[in-house]
Amino acid sequence: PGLSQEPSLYEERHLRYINLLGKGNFGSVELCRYDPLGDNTGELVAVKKLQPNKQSNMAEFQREIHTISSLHCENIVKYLGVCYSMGRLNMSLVMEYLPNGSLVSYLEKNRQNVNSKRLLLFASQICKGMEYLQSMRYVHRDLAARNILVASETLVKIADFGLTKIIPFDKEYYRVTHPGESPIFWYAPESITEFKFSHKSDVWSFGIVLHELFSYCEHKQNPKKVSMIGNDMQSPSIAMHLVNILKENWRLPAPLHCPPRVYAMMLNCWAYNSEDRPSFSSLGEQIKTYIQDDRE
Ligand SMILES: CCc1cc(O)ccc1-c1ccc2c(C(=O)Nc3ccc(C)nc3)n[nH]c2c1
Repeated sequence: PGLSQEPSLYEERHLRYINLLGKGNFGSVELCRYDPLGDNTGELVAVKKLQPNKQSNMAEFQREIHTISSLHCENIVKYLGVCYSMGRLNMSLVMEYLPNGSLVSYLEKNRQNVNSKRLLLFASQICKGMEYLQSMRYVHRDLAARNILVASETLVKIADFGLTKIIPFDKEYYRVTHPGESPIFWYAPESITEFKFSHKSDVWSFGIVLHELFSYCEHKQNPKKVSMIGNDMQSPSIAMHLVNILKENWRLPAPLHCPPRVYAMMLNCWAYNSEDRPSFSSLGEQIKTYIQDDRE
């Protein structure tokens, strides 16, 4: 497919399946090689197939495609094009393939040689990507380490815009009609109680991602992962319990060896009232100074 701005069209017959990369909430992501010459020299791509039977998702899927085809930022996974199959009944989204997988698996595997300076570099890149999304009036709504992909040992990108919503021009937030699919521990209080999502609720989630980064996404270090098992954790009573302890100022404890000023930044992101939370631009500035004078 050419470099035209038009959505690039991938022909299904040249899209060779290699293996499954992961199962998301709107379909599965597969590793494929787009190999029109048939000589295995084609590019590796990540392909998300829409579940064929869920026609209702087709509209959602079209919106996801419209959303990500308009994003151009080095800290956001690149949109490559679409592939139609079965006439135009089925649709697949084609994205750049990042060979190192998600931040969760990367940190678990490379814990030894990732120091706090590198964690701060990753945090600043996620911040830059979120700042860009905000400038486009997009709210990600599912910012979590599982949705950050590792391009190289010095570059991470924000991925999975299945839940991304555009904020209406006359409002500061987006209200969804149904409780989200994603685990409540990444949600800001107002997202749990009023289904309200805004740039400031993305900032709350960014605080959780900081916690994941500095605990190297270790399960035992943070309750939120452990208690995700079994979806009884999504029951309303648990959600209200979480909101109540957040109201009483309970927060996740600092990860082991986490620099105090980084934990202070997390706590700022977890201000109960959304307007008391910092902006992504001020967080980005703060992290940049920490990287400069990081002794490590
Ligand atoms: C196409 C779905 C999608 C939709 C969207 O809106 C934004 C990003 C993506 C996406 C999701 C996953 C990936 C991946 C990967 O999962 N890579 C890997 C590499 C190695 C290992 C072990 N695991 C995994 N690469 N590019 C990806 C793009």
